[in-house]
Amino acid sequence: MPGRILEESTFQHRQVPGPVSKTTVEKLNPVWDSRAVYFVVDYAKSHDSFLVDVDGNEFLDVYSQIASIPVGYNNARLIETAKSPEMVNALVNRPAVGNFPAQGWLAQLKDGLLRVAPKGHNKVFTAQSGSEANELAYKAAFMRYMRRQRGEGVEWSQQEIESCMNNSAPGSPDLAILSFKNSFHGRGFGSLSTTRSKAVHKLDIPAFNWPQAPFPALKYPLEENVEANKAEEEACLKKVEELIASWHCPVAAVIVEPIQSEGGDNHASPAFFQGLRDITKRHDIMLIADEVQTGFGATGRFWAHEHWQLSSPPDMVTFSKKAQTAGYFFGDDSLTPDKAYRQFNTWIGDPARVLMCNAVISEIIDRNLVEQTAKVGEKLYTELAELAKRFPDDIQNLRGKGQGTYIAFDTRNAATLVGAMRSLGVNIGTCGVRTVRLRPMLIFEEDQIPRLVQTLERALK
Ligand SMILES: O=C(O)CCC(=O)C(=O)O
Ligand SMILES: NCCCC(=O)O
Repeated sequence: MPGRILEESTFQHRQVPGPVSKTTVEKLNPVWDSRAVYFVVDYAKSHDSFLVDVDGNEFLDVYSQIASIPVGYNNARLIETAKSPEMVNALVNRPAVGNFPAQGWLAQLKDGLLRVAPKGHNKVFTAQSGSEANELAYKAAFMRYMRRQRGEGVEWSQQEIESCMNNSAPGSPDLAILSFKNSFHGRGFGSLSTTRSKAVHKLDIPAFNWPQAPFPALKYPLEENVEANKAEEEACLKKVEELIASWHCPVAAVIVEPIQSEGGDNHASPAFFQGLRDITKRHDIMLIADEVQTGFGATGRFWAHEHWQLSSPPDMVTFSKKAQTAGYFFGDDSLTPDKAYRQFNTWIGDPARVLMCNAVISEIIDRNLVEQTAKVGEKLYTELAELAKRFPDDIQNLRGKGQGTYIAFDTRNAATLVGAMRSLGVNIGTCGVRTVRLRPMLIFEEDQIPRLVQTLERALK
Protein backbone atom coordinates (compact mmCIF):
# COMPACT_ATOMS: atom_id res chain seq x y z
CA MET A 1 0.00 0.00 0.00
CA PRO A 2 1.07 3.62 -0.45
CA GLY A 3 3.60 4.58 2.22
CA ARG A 4 2.20 8.03 2.93
CA ILE A 5 -1.18 7.94 4.65
CA LEU A 6 -3.17 11.09 3.94
CA GLU A 7 -5.04 13.16 6.48
CA GLU A 8 -8.69 12.38 7.08
CA SER A 9 -9.74 15.84 5.80
CA THR A 10 -8.56 14.87 2.29
CA PHE A 11 -11.49 12.48 2.06
CA GLN A 12 -14.18 14.87 3.22
CA HIS A 13 -17.49 13.95 1.58
CA ARG A 14 -18.84 16.23 -1.17
CA GLN A 15 -22.33 16.39 -2.56
CA VAL A 16 -21.87 15.95 -6.32
CA PRO A 17 -23.54 17.57 -8.11
CA GLY A 18 -23.86 20.25 -5.45
CA PRO A 19 -26.83 22.65 -5.14
CA VAL A 20 -25.38 25.35 -7.43
CA SER A 21 -24.54 22.76 -10.09
CA LYS A 22 -28.08 21.38 -9.86
CA THR A 23 -29.75 24.78 -10.20
CA THR A 24 -27.50 25.71 -13.11
CA VAL A 25 -28.34 22.48 -14.92
CA GLU A 26 -32.06 23.00 -14.33
CA LYS A 27 -31.83 26.37 -16.04
CA LEU A 28 -29.57 25.12 -18.81
CA ASN A 29 -31.54 22.04 -19.74
CA PRO A 30 -34.50 23.78 -21.47
CA VAL A 31 -32.15 25.38 -24.00
CA TRP A 32 -29.33 22.84 -24.14
CA ASP A 33 -29.62 19.11 -23.46
CA SER A 34 -27.80 18.78 -20.11
CA ARG A 35 -28.55 15.16 -19.34
CA ALA A 36 -24.90 14.10 -19.58
CA VAL A 37 -23.63 16.82 -17.24
CA TYR A 38 -21.89 15.47 -14.11
CA PHE A 39 -21.35 18.87 -12.50
CA VAL A 40 -20.79 22.49 -13.51
CA VAL A 41 -17.22 23.78 -13.39
CA ASP A 42 -15.56 27.00 -12.35
CA TYR A 43 -12.71 26.92 -14.87
CA ALA A 44 -11.22 30.17 -13.62
CA LYS A 45 -10.60 28.57 -10.21
CA SER A 46 -9.42 25.23 -11.59
CA HIS A 47 -5.65 24.75 -11.74
CA ASP A 48 -3.07 22.13 -12.68
CA SER A 49 -4.64 18.68 -12.13
CA PHE A 50 -7.45 20.14 -9.99
CA LEU A 51 -10.94 20.89 -11.12
CA VAL A 52 -13.11 23.21 -9.01
CA ASP A 53 -16.88 23.12 -9.36
CA VAL A 54 -19.38 25.96 -8.92
CA ASP A 55 -20.14 24.70 -5.41
CA GLY A 56 -16.51 25.17 -4.42
CA ASN A 57 -15.64 21.46 -4.43
CA GLU A 58 -12.13 20.63 -5.57
CA PHE A 59 -11.39 17.38 -7.39
CA LEU A 60 -8.16 15.69 -8.35
CA ASP A 61 -9.00 15.24 -12.04
CA VAL A 62 -7.80 11.98 -13.56
CA TYR A 63 -10.36 12.06 -16.37
CA SER A 64 -9.14 15.37 -17.84
CA GLN A 65 -12.15 16.34 -19.99
CA ILE A 66 -12.38 12.90 -21.60
CA ALA A 67 -8.59 12.65 -21.86
CA SER A 68 -8.14 15.99 -23.58
CA ILE A 69 -6.36 18.30 -21.10
CA PRO A 70 -2.62 17.83 -21.58
CA VAL A 71 -0.75 20.13 -19.21
CA GLY A 72 -3.20 21.27 -16.57
CA TYR A 73 -5.96 23.82 -16.08
CA ASN A 74 -4.78 27.42 -16.39
CA ASN A 75 -1.29 26.38 -17.46
CA ALA A 76 0.92 29.49 -17.43
CA ARG A 77 2.48 28.90 -20.87
CA LEU A 78 -0.91 28.32 -22.45
CA ILE A 79 -2.24 31.54 -20.89
CA GLU A 80 0.79 33.43 -22.20
CA THR A 81 0.16 31.99 -25.68
CA ALA A 82 -3.52 32.91 -25.43
CA LYS A 83 -2.57 36.52 -24.72
CA SER A 84 0.11 36.75 -27.43
CA PRO A 85 -0.25 39.07 -30.45
CA GLU A 86 -0.05 35.98 -32.72
CA MET A 87 -3.06 34.48 -30.98
CA VAL A 88 -5.08 37.69 -31.11
CA ASN A 89 -4.28 37.91 -34.82
CA ALA A 90 -5.25 34.28 -35.44
CA LEU A 91 -8.52 34.63 -33.51
CA VAL A 92 -9.79 37.88 -34.96
CA ASN A 93 -8.62 37.13 -38.50
CA ARG A 94 -9.46 33.45 -38.83
CA PRO A 95 -8.24 32.51 -42.30
CA ALA A 96 -9.54 30.19 -44.97
CA VAL A 97 -6.13 28.66 -44.60
CA GLY A 98 -6.17 26.59 -47.81
CA ASN A 99 -6.53 29.78 -49.85
CA PHE A 100 -5.03 32.52 -47.72
CA PRO A 101 -2.54 31.21 -45.18
CA ALA A 102 -0.69 33.75 -43.04
CA GLN A 103 3.01 34.18 -43.58
CA GLY A 104 3.67 32.49 -40.23
CA TRP A 105 1.73 29.33 -41.15
CA LEU A 106 4.84 27.51 -42.44
CA ALA A 107 6.71 28.13 -39.18
CA GLN A 108 3.64 27.11 -37.17
CA LEU A 109 3.76 23.75 -38.93
CA LYS A 110 7.49 23.16 -39.39
CA ASP A 111 8.74 24.50 -36.07
CA GLY A 112 5.59 23.45 -34.23
CA LEU A 113 3.32 20.58 -35.11
CA LEU A 114 5.79 18.72 -37.32
CA ARG A 115 8.31 18.60 -34.46
CA VAL A 116 6.27 15.71 -33.11
CA ALA A 117 5.39 14.06 -36.44
CA PRO A 118 5.58 10.27 -36.04
CA LYS A 119 8.70 8.59 -37.44
CA GLY A 120 8.47 8.36 -41.23
CA HIS A 121 5.93 11.18 -41.48
CA ASN A 122 6.72 14.68 -42.70
CA LYS A 123 3.34 16.10 -43.69
CA VAL A 124 0.18 17.02 -41.88
CA PHE A 125 -3.40 17.84 -42.81
CA THR A 126 -5.05 19.89 -40.09
CA ALA A 127 -8.63 19.49 -38.87
CA GLN A 128 -10.97 20.56 -36.09
CA SER A 129 -11.87 17.34 -34.28
CA GLY A 130 -10.93 13.69 -33.97
CA SER A 131 -14.01 12.59 -35.93
CA GLU A 132 -13.10 14.95 -38.74
CA ALA A 133 -9.45 13.86 -38.70
CA ASN A 134 -10.51 10.24 -39.16
CA GLU A 135 -12.96 11.09 -41.94
CA LEU A 136 -10.28 13.07 -43.76
CA ALA A 137 -7.90 10.13 -43.43
CA TYR A 138 -10.56 7.82 -44.94
CA LYS A 139 -10.99 10.19 -47.86
CA ALA A 140 -7.24 10.30 -48.43
CA ALA A 141 -7.19 6.48 -48.44
CA PHE A 142 -10.09 6.27 -50.91
CA MET A 143 -8.60 8.82 -53.30
CA ARG A 144 -5.25 7.03 -53.16
CA TYR A 145 -6.95 3.69 -53.85
CA MET A 146 -8.79 4.96 -56.93
CA ARG A 147 -5.76 6.80 -58.22
CA ARG A 148 -3.85 3.51 -58.21
CA GLN A 149 -6.75 1.74 -59.92
CA ARG A 150 -6.96 4.42 -62.57
CA GLY A 151 -3.20 4.57 -63.10
CA GLU A 152 -0.84 7.43 -62.30
CA GLY A 153 -1.58 10.50 -64.42
CA VAL A 154 -4.79 9.05 -65.95
CA GLU A 155 -7.54 11.69 -66.08
CA TRP A 156 -11.00 11.13 -64.57
CA SER A 157 -13.43 9.78 -67.15
CA GLN A 158 -16.58 11.65 -68.18
CA GLN A 159 -18.60 8.76 -66.75
CA GLU A 160 -16.85 9.12 -63.38
CA ILE A 161 -17.44 12.86 -63.37
CA GLU A 162 -21.13 12.51 -64.15
CA SER A 163 -21.90 9.47 -61.94
CA CYS A 164 -20.36 10.96 -58.78
CA MET A 165 -22.92 13.77 -59.01
CA ASN A 166 -25.62 11.07 -58.64
CA ASN A 167 -23.79 9.35 -55.75
CA SER A 168 -23.30 6.30 -57.96
CA ALA A 169 -20.43 4.24 -59.39
CA PRO A 170 -17.97 4.52 -60.94
CA GLY A 171 -17.52 8.12 -59.72
CA SER A 172 -18.75 7.28 -56.20
CA PRO A 173 -17.17 3.83 -55.90
CA ASP A 174 -18.08 1.14 -53.42
CA LEU A 175 -15.04 1.10 -51.13
CA ALA A 176 -14.72 0.30 -47.46
CA ILE A 177 -12.78 1.01 -44.29
CA LEU A 178 -12.26 -1.94 -41.96
CA SER A 179 -12.53 -1.24 -38.23
CA PHE A 180 -12.72 -3.39 -35.11
CA LYS A 181 -15.46 -4.49 -32.78
CA ASN A 182 -15.62 -2.13 -29.75
CA SER A 183 -13.70 0.60 -31.55
CA PHE A 184 -14.53 4.30 -31.31
CA HIS A 185 -13.48 6.55 -34.20
CA GLY A 186 -15.97 9.39 -33.88
CA ARG A 187 -19.51 10.37 -34.64
CA GLY A 188 -19.45 11.95 -38.11
CA PHE A 189 -21.25 10.17 -40.95
CA GLY A 190 -18.10 8.38 -42.17
CA SER A 191 -16.37 7.95 -38.83
CA LEU A 192 -19.55 6.65 -37.17
CA SER A 193 -19.66 3.79 -39.66
CA THR A 194 -16.32 2.65 -38.24
CA THR A 195 -17.36 3.20 -34.61
CA ARG A 196 -18.49 -0.09 -33.08
CA SER A 197 -18.59 0.41 -29.35
CA LYS A 198 -22.15 1.31 -28.33
CA ALA A 199 -25.57 1.42 -29.97
CA VAL A 200 -26.29 4.79 -28.35
CA HIS A 201 -23.81 6.36 -30.77
CA LYS A 202 -25.20 4.70 -33.89
CA LEU A 203 -28.91 4.00 -33.60
CA ASP A 204 -31.13 5.66 -36.25
CA ILE A 205 -28.16 6.94 -38.27
CA PRO A 206 -27.63 5.56 -41.80
CA ALA A 207 -24.31 3.78 -42.09
CA PHE A 208 -21.97 2.35 -44.72
CA ASN A 209 -21.86 -1.41 -45.12
CA TRP A 210 -18.24 -1.76 -44.00
CA PRO A 211 -16.47 -4.70 -42.36
CA GLN A 212 -15.89 -5.13 -38.66
CA ALA A 213 -13.18 -7.51 -37.44
CA PRO A 214 -12.93 -8.90 -33.91
CA PHE A 215 -10.41 -7.13 -31.69
CA PRO A 216 -8.38 -9.44 -29.44
CA ALA A 217 -10.11 -10.13 -26.12
CA LEU A 218 -6.99 -10.69 -24.03
CA LYS A 219 -7.05 -12.65 -20.80
CA TYR A 220 -5.41 -11.23 -17.68
CA PRO A 221 -2.95 -11.44 -16.08
CA LEU A 222 -1.03 -11.43 -19.36
CA GLU A 223 1.92 -13.44 -18.00
CA GLU A 224 -0.38 -16.37 -17.17
CA ASN A 225 -2.20 -16.38 -20.51
CA VAL A 226 0.57 -16.05 -23.07
CA GLU A 227 -0.43 -18.96 -25.31
CA ALA A 228 -4.19 -18.28 -25.19
CA ASN A 229 -3.65 -14.59 -25.99
CA LYS A 230 -1.29 -15.39 -28.86
CA ALA A 231 -3.92 -17.73 -30.33
CA GLU A 232 -6.62 -15.07 -29.85
CA GLU A 233 -4.58 -12.43 -31.68
CA GLU A 234 -3.75 -14.81 -34.51
CA ALA A 235 -7.44 -15.69 -34.91
CA CYS A 236 -8.34 -11.98 -35.11
CA LEU A 237 -5.64 -11.34 -37.71
CA LYS A 238 -6.90 -14.29 -39.75
CA LYS A 239 -10.39 -12.79 -39.68
CA VAL A 240 -9.03 -9.39 -40.81
CA GLU A 241 -7.40 -11.03 -43.80
CA GLU A 242 -10.54 -13.03 -44.60
CA LEU A 243 -12.72 -9.92 -44.44
CA ILE A 244 -10.41 -7.96 -46.72
CA ALA A 245 -10.35 -10.80 -49.24
CA SER A 246 -14.09 -11.53 -49.18
CA TRP A 247 -15.85 -8.21 -48.59
CA HIS A 248 -18.34 -7.20 -51.29
CA CYS A 249 -16.13 -4.24 -52.21
CA PRO A 250 -12.43 -3.38 -51.89
CA VAL A 251 -11.17 -2.33 -48.47
CA ALA A 252 -9.02 0.80 -48.84
CA ALA A 253 -7.80 1.06 -45.25
CA VAL A 254 -7.79 -0.49 -41.81
CA ILE A 255 -8.23 1.86 -38.86
CA VAL A 256 -7.24 0.85 -35.35
CA GLU A 257 -6.80 2.48 -31.96
CA PRO A 258 -3.55 1.49 -30.21
CA ILE A 259 -5.70 0.96 -27.11
CA GLN A 260 -9.45 0.81 -27.70
CA SER A 261 -10.50 3.50 -25.28
CA GLU A 262 -14.18 4.44 -25.33
CA GLY A 263 -14.89 0.75 -26.03
CA GLY A 264 -13.37 -0.44 -22.76
CA ASP A 265 -9.59 0.11 -22.72
CA ASN A 266 -8.83 -3.04 -24.69
CA HIS A 267 -5.18 -3.75 -25.43
CA ALA A 268 -3.36 -5.90 -27.96
CA SER A 269 0.31 -6.82 -28.22
CA PRO A 270 2.90 -5.32 -30.58
CA ALA A 271 2.77 -8.63 -32.51
CA PHE A 272 -0.90 -8.04 -33.30
CA PHE A 273 -0.21 -4.57 -34.70
CA GLN A 274 2.79 -5.87 -36.66
CA GLY A 275 0.39 -8.48 -38.07
CA LEU A 276 -1.94 -5.69 -39.19
CA ARG A 277 0.99 -3.87 -40.77
CA ASP A 278 1.94 -7.03 -42.68
CA ILE A 279 -1.62 -7.64 -43.89
CA THR A 280 -2.17 -4.05 -45.02
CA LYS A 281 1.17 -4.07 -46.85
CA ARG A 282 0.32 -7.35 -48.55
CA HIS A 283 -2.98 -5.92 -49.79
CA ASP A 284 -1.48 -2.50 -50.56
CA ILE A 285 -4.01 -0.74 -48.36
CA MET A 286 -3.57 1.93 -45.72
CA LEU A 287 -3.05 1.35 -42.01
CA ILE A 288 -4.46 4.26 -40.00
CA ALA A 289 -3.49 4.54 -36.34
CA ASP A 290 -6.21 6.48 -34.54
CA GLU A 291 -4.16 8.22 -31.84
CA VAL A 292 -6.87 10.73 -30.95
CA GLN A 293 -6.84 9.55 -27.33
CA THR A 294 -3.51 7.72 -27.02
CA GLY A 295 -1.34 10.34 -28.73
CA PHE A 296 0.57 13.23 -27.17
CA GLY A 297 2.33 11.31 -24.45
CA ALA A 298 -0.42 9.56 -22.52
CA THR A 299 1.06 6.06 -22.79
CA GLY A 300 4.58 7.04 -21.81
CA ARG A 301 5.67 7.45 -25.45
CA PHE A 302 4.74 10.45 -27.54
CA TRP A 303 2.76 8.15 -29.85
CA ALA A 304 1.38 4.88 -28.53
CA HIS A 305 2.29 3.13 -31.78
CA GLU A 306 5.96 3.65 -30.88
CA HIS A 307 5.48 0.75 -28.44
CA TRP A 308 4.94 -1.59 -31.40
CA GLN A 309 8.34 -1.28 -33.10
CA LEU A 310 6.69 -1.73 -36.51
CA SER A 311 8.72 -2.74 -39.56
CA SER A 312 7.31 0.38 -41.26
CA PRO A 313 5.20 3.18 -39.75
CA PRO A 314 1.40 3.35 -39.95
CA ASP A 315 0.47 5.19 -43.17
CA MET A 316 -1.58 7.82 -41.36
CA VAL A 317 -1.74 8.82 -37.71
CA THR A 318 -4.78 10.82 -36.63
CA PHE A 319 -4.69 13.05 -33.56
CA SER A 320 -6.82 15.44 -31.51
CA LYS A 321 -7.76 15.69 -27.79
CA LYS A 322 -4.51 16.60 -25.90
CA ALA A 323 -3.19 18.18 -29.09
CA GLN A 324 -5.93 20.83 -28.72
CA THR A 325 -6.18 20.77 -32.50
CA ALA A 326 -6.65 17.82 -34.85
CA GLY A 327 -5.55 16.27 -38.10
CA TYR A 328 -3.49 13.46 -39.56
CA PHE A 329 0.20 12.99 -40.17
CA PHE A 330 1.51 11.07 -43.16
CA GLY A 331 4.65 10.62 -45.24
CA ASP A 332 3.65 9.08 -48.55
CA ASP A 333 3.02 11.55 -51.40
CA SER A 334 0.36 9.25 -52.85
CA LEU A 335 -1.84 10.35 -49.93
CA THR A 336 -1.86 13.88 -51.29
CA PRO A 337 -4.75 13.83 -53.80
CA ASP A 338 -4.05 14.24 -57.52
CA LYS A 339 -5.67 17.70 -57.64
CA ALA A 340 -6.09 20.67 -55.35
CA TYR A 341 -9.50 21.21 -53.67
CA ARG A 342 -10.10 17.50 -53.16
CA GLN A 343 -9.01 17.47 -49.53
CA PHE A 344 -10.21 20.92 -48.57
CA ASN A 345 -12.65 23.00 -46.56
CA THR A 346 -12.95 26.63 -45.52
CA TRP A 347 -10.90 26.48 -42.35
CA ILE A 348 -8.82 23.27 -42.60
CA GLY A 349 -8.53 23.32 -38.84
CA ASP A 350 -7.72 26.55 -37.06
CA PRO A 351 -4.36 28.32 -36.80
CA ALA A 352 -5.35 29.59 -33.33
CA ARG A 353 -5.69 25.99 -32.18
CA VAL A 354 -2.38 25.07 -33.83
CA LEU A 355 -0.72 27.89 -31.85
CA MET A 356 -2.15 26.39 -28.69
CA CYS A 357 -0.98 22.94 -29.76
CA ASN A 358 2.53 24.28 -30.30
CA ALA A 359 2.56 25.69 -26.77
CA VAL A 360 1.46 22.27 -25.50
CA ILE A 361 4.28 20.61 -27.46
CA SER A 362 6.86 23.04 -26.03
CA GLU A 363 5.56 22.40 -22.53
CA ILE A 364 5.73 18.63 -23.02
CA ILE A 365 9.26 18.76 -24.39
CA ASP A 366 10.70 21.34 -21.97
CA ARG A 367 9.27 19.59 -18.92
CA ASN A 368 10.02 16.03 -20.10
CA LEU A 369 6.39 15.16 -19.54
CA VAL A 370 6.38 12.00 -21.65
CA GLU A 371 9.19 10.54 -19.56
CA GLN A 372 7.41 11.69 -16.39
CA THR A 373 4.20 9.98 -17.49
CA ALA A 374 6.08 6.73 -18.14
CA LYS A 375 7.74 6.85 -14.71
CA VAL A 376 4.71 7.91 -12.69
CA GLY A 377 2.58 5.39 -14.57
CA GLU A 378 4.85 2.55 -13.54
CA LYS A 379 4.52 3.47 -9.86
CA LEU A 380 0.78 3.99 -10.15
CA TYR A 381 0.31 0.62 -11.84
CA THR A 382 2.32 -1.12 -9.09
CA GLU A 383 0.18 0.44 -6.35
CA LEU A 384 -3.05 -0.42 -8.12
CA ALA A 385 -1.85 -3.99 -8.60
CA GLU A 386 -1.31 -4.20 -4.83
CA LEU A 387 -4.80 -2.84 -4.20
CA ALA A 388 -6.23 -5.32 -6.72
CA LYS A 389 -4.85 -8.17 -4.60
CA ARG A 390 -6.93 -6.91 -1.66
CA PHE A 391 -10.06 -6.19 -3.72
CA PRO A 392 -10.01 -8.93 -6.37
CA ASP A 393 -13.74 -8.68 -7.13
CA ASP A 394 -13.65 -4.91 -7.54
CA ILE A 395 -10.41 -4.46 -9.46
CA GLN A 396 -10.30 -7.06 -12.21
CA ASN A 397 -8.19 -7.33 -15.36
CA LEU A 398 -5.92 -4.44 -14.40
CA ARG A 399 -4.33 -3.22 -17.62
CA GLY A 400 -1.87 -0.63 -18.85
CA LYS A 401 1.42 -1.96 -17.45
CA GLY A 402 4.22 -0.16 -19.25
CA GLN A 403 1.71 2.22 -20.88
CA GLY A 404 2.29 5.31 -18.76
CA THR A 405 -0.78 6.39 -16.81
CA TYR A 406 -3.11 4.85 -19.42
CA ILE A 407 -4.43 2.41 -16.83
CA ALA A 408 -7.85 0.78 -16.48
CA PHE A 409 -9.61 -2.06 -14.73
CA ASP A 410 -12.96 -3.79 -14.80
CA THR A 411 -15.25 -3.61 -11.82
CA ARG A 412 -18.71 -4.71 -10.73
CA ASN A 413 -20.46 -1.37 -11.20
CA ALA A 414 -18.25 1.26 -12.80
CA ALA A 415 -20.80 4.11 -12.61
CA THR A 416 -21.37 3.57 -8.86
CA LEU A 417 -17.64 3.41 -8.18
CA VAL A 418 -16.78 6.61 -10.08
CA GLY A 419 -19.77 8.32 -8.40
CA ALA A 420 -18.36 7.36 -4.99
CA MET A 421 -14.92 8.60 -6.01
CA ARG A 422 -16.32 11.91 -7.15
CA SER A 423 -18.02 12.40 -3.81
CA LEU A 424 -14.61 11.77 -2.21
CA GLY A 425 -12.90 14.36 -4.41
CA VAL A 426 -11.47 12.42 -7.37
CA ASN A 427 -12.93 12.92 -10.83
CA ILE A 428 -12.46 9.72 -12.81
CA GLY A 429 -14.13 8.18 -15.86
CA THR A 430 -15.61 4.98 -17.17
CA CYS A 431 -15.57 3.29 -20.56
CA GLY A 432 -16.87 0.13 -22.20
CA VAL A 433 -19.43 -1.75 -20.13
CA ARG A 434 -17.78 -2.14 -16.72
CA THR A 435 -14.43 -0.41 -16.93
CA VAL A 436 -12.93 2.42 -14.91
CA ARG A 437 -10.29 4.30 -16.90
CA LEU A 438 -7.56 6.58 -15.61
CA ARG A 439 -6.73 9.48 -17.91
CA PRO A 440 -4.60 11.82 -15.78
CA MET A 441 -2.88 14.76 -17.43
CA LEU A 442 0.78 14.55 -18.38
CA ILE A 443 1.59 16.71 -15.35
CA PHE A 444 0.21 14.07 -12.95
CA GLU A 445 2.90 13.58 -10.31
CA GLU A 446 4.05 10.79 -8.09
CA ASP A 447 2.93 12.60 -4.93
CA GLN A 448 -0.65 12.63 -6.25
CA ILE A 449 -0.73 8.82 -6.35
CA PRO A 450 -1.61 8.39 -2.64
CA ARG A 451 -4.69 10.60 -2.99
CA LEU A 452 -5.87 8.64 -6.01
CA VAL A 453 -5.17 5.18 -4.64
CA GLN A 454 -6.40 5.84 -1.10
CA THR A 455 -9.60 7.42 -2.42
CA LEU A 456 -10.18 4.36 -4.57
CA GLU A 457 -9.64 2.16 -1.55
CA ARG A 458 -12.17 4.16 0.49
CA ALA A 459 -14.70 4.11 -2.32
CA LEU A 460 -14.33 0.33 -2.58
CA LYS A 461 -14.74 -0.08 1.17
O1 LIG B 1 -18.48 10.15 -26.69
C1 LIG B 1 -17.68 10.81 -27.37
O2 LIG B 1 -17.96 11.34 -28.44
C2 LIG B 1 -16.26 10.93 -26.86
C3 LIG B 1 -15.71 9.60 -26.93
C4 LIG B 1 -14.35 9.39 -26.43
O3 LIG B 1 -13.39 9.77 -27.04
C5 LIG B 1 -14.22 8.61 -25.23
O4 LIG B 1 -15.19 8.47 -24.46
O5 LIG B 1 -13.13 8.09 -25.02
N1 LIG C 1 -17.95 8.44 -24.45
C1 LIG C 1 -18.65 9.20 -23.53
C2 LIG C 1 -17.77 9.68 -22.45
C3 LIG C 1 -18.51 10.40 -21.41
C4 LIG C 1 -18.86 9.55 -20.23
O1 LIG C 1 -18.97 8.34 -20.31
O2 LIG C 1 -19.04 10.11 -19.18
